[in-house]
Amino acid sequence: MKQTPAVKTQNLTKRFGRHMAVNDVDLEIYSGQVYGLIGPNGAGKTTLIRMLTTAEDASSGEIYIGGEKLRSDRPQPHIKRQLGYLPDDYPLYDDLSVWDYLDYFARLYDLRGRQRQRRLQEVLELVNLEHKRRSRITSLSRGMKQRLGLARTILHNPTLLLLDEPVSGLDPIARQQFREVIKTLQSVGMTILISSHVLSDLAELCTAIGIMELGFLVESAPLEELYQRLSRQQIWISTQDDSQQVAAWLSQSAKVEGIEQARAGVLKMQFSGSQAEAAALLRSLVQSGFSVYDFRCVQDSLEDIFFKVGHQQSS
Ligand SMILES: Nc1ncnc2c1ncn2[C@@H]1O[C@H](COP(=O)(O)OP(=O)(O)OP(=O)(O)O)[C@@H](O)[C@H]1O
Repeated sequence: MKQTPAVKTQNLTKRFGRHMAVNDVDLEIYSGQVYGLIGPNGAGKTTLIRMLTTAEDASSGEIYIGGEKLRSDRPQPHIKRQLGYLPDDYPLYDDLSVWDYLDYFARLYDLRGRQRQRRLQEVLELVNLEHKRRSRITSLSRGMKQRLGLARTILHNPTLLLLDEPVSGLDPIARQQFREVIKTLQSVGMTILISSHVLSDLAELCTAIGIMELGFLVESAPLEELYQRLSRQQIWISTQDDSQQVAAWLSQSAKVEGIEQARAGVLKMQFSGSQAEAAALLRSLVQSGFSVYDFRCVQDSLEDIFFKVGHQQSS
């Protein structure tokens, strides 16, 4: 039996005047997935996320959270309790301490007494900010502030997290720390939608990817499937011989689909064969007397796939 998606949209559309920000989007995200949403500036990612959180009304189409239809004519607090939303510009209160900030929101969620203390402790540990509980927010690094925003987002124990560009402006170390927290949240059973322009982060984190362009969801698939379908294999060969001669020899192979000189003595070729065929090619290259000192197979990255699929600019 097919699993009910944690999030499903049907023909979801948002118009701002005559501008179609989100256009006829059918999206499915399954429980436990980390779904990465990518697309150029203005592609419609924030608008889509805002509609899923009910912060923005749809112009037409439907949204289902855990199989239940979102309605604009009634409050549905039980659905909202399942959602945790971290917008890209969420303000923190600089003068408060980390603990007091979270305590303030925990009170708004009506967490009381020991239960509130316990939950604050738990989320601080989850986002790795336990050691900063007494620090004023103004003294935190940008990465810590983002993790604090995330702590506030998960205070009420949501099952579905919607994170809009949470790592923008963070340095590589802060991004890595953020990724670790996301992995922990996934391991405790959360379903996570995360939009980002940092595709290497998403490639490491996500189990599925959606690509938006000009309001359309032009691709949506598990990451593995996307790689299988759209990622080509390249082989980089470094040789001490005349690279033109090596290129001429290689291009006789039916599996070599294109070859170019990347730099002096280094060739880059598109290869459609299997690993065994790549090994056989290397063997006969060496047996033919060519001097090869590096032979490296690499797959197209998520960024390569993105450029292949999303080829028009929104902005
Ligand atoms: N409130 C609004 N009023 C009018 N137009 C809007 C509004 N919000 C968004 N738009 C337009 O809708 C389109 C999609 O914007 P959106 O912010 O959803 O894109 P995005 O993919 O999140 O971009 P970015 O990566 O830059 O955050 C853009 O053309 C934007 O200008």
